[in-house]
Amino acid sequence: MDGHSAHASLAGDVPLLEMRSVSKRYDGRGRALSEVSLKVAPGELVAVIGSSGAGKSTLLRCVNKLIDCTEGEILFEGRDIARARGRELRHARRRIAMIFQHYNLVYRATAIENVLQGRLGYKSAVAGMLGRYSEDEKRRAFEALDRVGMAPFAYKRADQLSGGQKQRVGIARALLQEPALMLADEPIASLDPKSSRTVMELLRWIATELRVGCLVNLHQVDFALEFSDRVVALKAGEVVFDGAPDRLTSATIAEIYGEAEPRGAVGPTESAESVEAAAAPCRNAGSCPVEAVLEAGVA
Ligand SMILES: Nc1ncnc2c1ncn2[C@@H]1O[C@H](COP(=O)(O)OP(=O)(O)OP(=O)(O)O)[C@@H](O)[C@H]1O
Repeated sequence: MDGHSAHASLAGDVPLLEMRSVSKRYDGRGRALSEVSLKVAPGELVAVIGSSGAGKSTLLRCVNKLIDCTEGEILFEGRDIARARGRELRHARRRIAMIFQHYNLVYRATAIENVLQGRLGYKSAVAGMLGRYSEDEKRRAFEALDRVGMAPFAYKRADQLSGGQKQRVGIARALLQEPALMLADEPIASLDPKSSRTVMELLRWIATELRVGCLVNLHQVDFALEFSDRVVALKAGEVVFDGAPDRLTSATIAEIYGEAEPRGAVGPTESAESVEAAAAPCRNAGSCPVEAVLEAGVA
């Protein structure tokens, strides 16, 4: 099924995620997000576009609770998680998976060890740190790798994989979390066109076949048009477009990006050094599965 027909069939579904007038103000600054409202249904792939600084990452970080929004409600499966803490927060974190531009893998670990980390939110902190996984979890990790075409690389160290392969490991790890919602922050910005297409096809499959809602930040407008059910455009923190991809005219795109040119299918592919440098702080961030478990304590 192509994305556009999927959109039509989703019209009556209860939203999996609903943001109501969400604003975010970083300390002493103007609003990075300004009264953003949007919905994501189960099985729907929503692309978020907008020029650099428009607020795309801030939006995802508010949903996965890396940061707290300043105002508004974020309803996930019908419950407001904007100010959730404790058990409620742990539950939401299990059900919301994230993939990152810089993959956020543990590079000295093998592909399958990275995938198994998707189970950490379901374990006690001790079991997680000791790497205790059941045979069933290992089988499922291998199946997830197989699904993304990475089974032959299961026992290869993550730092020996290409960017596209690393991202597929990141997707397999997210799948092992059994998410209801998948967030992807610029998942193809560092990849070549072929790998970008593979990753977008996997996200499309996850939405359509697994009925997972996907909220995907993209710089590449043409991929957003091709793969999404709906496009949400941000400009200076505000939603300036929310609709089907075929309603996005070139005049609207010009307005969204102002002077800035949107990227085509191919974003600049970064050097290995710059990718590694950018990934380093990310590996220590609260979004990492290990950190999430340490914070969550015994599940
Ligand atoms: N930690 C922070 N502290 C203060 N301001 C921030 C912080 N993170 C982001 N901002 C500001 O919030 C605004 C939105 O940034 P954000 O990173 O969400 O945009 P973006 O659309 O994801 O950009 P890009 O495409 O370049 O990643 C920008 O003005 C940015 O400078």
